Amino acid sequence: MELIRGLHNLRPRHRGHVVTIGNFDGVHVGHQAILSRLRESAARAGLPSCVVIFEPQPREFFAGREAPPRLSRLRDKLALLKAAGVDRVLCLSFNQRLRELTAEAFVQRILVEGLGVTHLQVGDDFRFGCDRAGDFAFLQQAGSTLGFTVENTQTVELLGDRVSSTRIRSLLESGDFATAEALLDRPFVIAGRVLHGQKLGRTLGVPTANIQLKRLRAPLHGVYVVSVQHEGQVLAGVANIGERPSVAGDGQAHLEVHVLDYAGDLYGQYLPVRFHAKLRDEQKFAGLDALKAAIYADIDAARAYWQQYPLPCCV
Ligand SMILES: Cc1cc2nc3c(=O)[nH]c(=O)nc-3n(C[C@H](O)[C@H](O)[C@H](O)COP(=O)(O)O)c2cc1C
Ligand SMILES: Nc1ncnc2c1ncn2[C@@H]1O[C@H](COP(=O)(O)OP(=O)(O)O)[C@@H](O)[C@H]1O
Repeated sequence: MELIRGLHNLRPRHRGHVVTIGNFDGVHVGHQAILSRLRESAARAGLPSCVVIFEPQPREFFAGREAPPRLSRLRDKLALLKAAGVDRVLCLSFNQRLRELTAEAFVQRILVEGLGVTHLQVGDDFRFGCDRAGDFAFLQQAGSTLGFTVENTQTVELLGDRVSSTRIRSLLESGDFATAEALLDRPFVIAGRVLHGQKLGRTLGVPTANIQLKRLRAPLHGVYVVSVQHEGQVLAGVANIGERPSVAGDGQAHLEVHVLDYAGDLYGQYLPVRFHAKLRDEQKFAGLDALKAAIYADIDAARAYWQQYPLPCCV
């Protein structure tokens, strides 16, 4: 899969595409339905498929830190699009210039002149262009004048409701990982490198691997039963994701995992963490003794969980 960053990196060889546009946050089963139609249309046309995404996502541009947290970082999203058989991704920076582009100019400059679109696959509620003025009817009209076809992908419903990134976010928030997994068609995993922390964990008797979140604002907060994958093995664990109000922190959210019955060195490892159940919200404890007692109780609760359920075969 080829990643093209910005319109200015489009070359004449990039003309002629079957295209879809969107945020594709999480690449859930609804997105996968669009991508599968895209793949079919591309094969029929004998042209490469192209997904146009925005970075930051438009809601992040408008609302900044008030925007909902992402289900997938850019690198995860790209890996998932690649796995879905997408040939090219055009990643446009969503800035003031792009936001002011009218729907007509968007179609003309990006889709027609930039990508040489022959077919456009869109989701059922897709709207774009300045003030979201471009809808399906507009696109069909534009397509008939400018020479491309437009197809609407039907809403994908699962367990009685429409699949959406918002619904998955709220399932994760409420700790319903089984339903979130069904909507994502994969487990919800946060992966990152293990960094050095404040070295407090081991003095509490609970060493924790601190996973680097970088700019990711996780859609989770609290204490969870987790599993991690390390050197080809799946290990049971318990994790906290939050600002650690009981110890002087840096105000940033951290993901910290205590791996049960493990005593090795994890520094520098890239650790995928899969979430299984929520145990409680993060709390501010009066002192380290109270924090320690709560963490020991969490470890007991995680052990009880893993006695009831088998460890997954992979994370
Ligand atoms: C299972 C678990 C639960 C935790 N719960 C809380 C909590 O409720 N409140 C809090 O301030 N910190 C909580 N923490 C974070 C600890 O404060 C943190 O792991 C400890 O300070 C060690 O930090 P270090 O790895 O940087 O040394 C929890 C950690 C774990 C592993
Ligand atoms: N059971 C375990 N779970 C998680 N990390 C462990 C475990 N046993 C040893 N470690 C190692 O100890 C480190 C964490 O120790 P800790 O005192 O919490 O220091 P830090 O503040 O640097 O995270 C981990 O990064 C890992 O290399």
